[in-house]
Amino acid sequence: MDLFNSTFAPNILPQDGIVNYYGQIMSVKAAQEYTIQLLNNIAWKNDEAIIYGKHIITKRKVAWYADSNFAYTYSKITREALPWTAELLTLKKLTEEITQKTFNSCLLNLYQTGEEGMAWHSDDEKSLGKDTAIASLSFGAERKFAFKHKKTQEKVELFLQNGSLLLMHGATQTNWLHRLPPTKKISLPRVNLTFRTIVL
Ligand SMILES: O=C(O)CCC(=O)C(=O)O
Ligand SMILES: [Fe+2]
Repeated sequence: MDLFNSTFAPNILPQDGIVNYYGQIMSVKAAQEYTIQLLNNIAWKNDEAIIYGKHIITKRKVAWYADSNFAYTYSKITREALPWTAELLTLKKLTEEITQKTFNSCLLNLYQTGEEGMAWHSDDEKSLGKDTAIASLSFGAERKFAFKHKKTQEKVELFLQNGSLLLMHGATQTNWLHRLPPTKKISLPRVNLTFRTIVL
């Protein structure tokens, strides 16, 4: 086991997966600057999906950036990756240094208010490989994040702070679902970056 991880970011799951929460990995000032840059400079688009044969357009906005011109298919929609921006590359490097993992792509989510969230799911698409590591950086409004064990229904919840880092790896995607619950209490936006490794 990685000593840095186990010392500074203990596993928050009781079994069947590894989720390390590193907390805030930069100053609040730096996190606020990144939030503004990301809100302004990312090519945000409403997400699309085909669910039960119906074409759905989500309120939440998304963007996808990667090393090369990957095409990534999920919810039956194919998305073409954009080339890295300077700030995304800086954040990728920082994330890789702290987690000691490497990533080749980033799926970004913009939740404009607390009423936008993400439903229970696991990131287990074939293009991600089995039990791959996913690193999640959070900016802006602090939101609750929840895990639910697929068999026991056991729940683990935490708050993702502005400028914080969370790493999901091990058997997490096989055994646990996660979601970002909507809330009426928050009106400010949250930007989330999930660094992933796409295997072709
Ligand atoms: O917004 C988040 O913190 C999580 C997003 C997520 O689970 C995903 O993009 O797969
Ligand atoms: Fe996810």
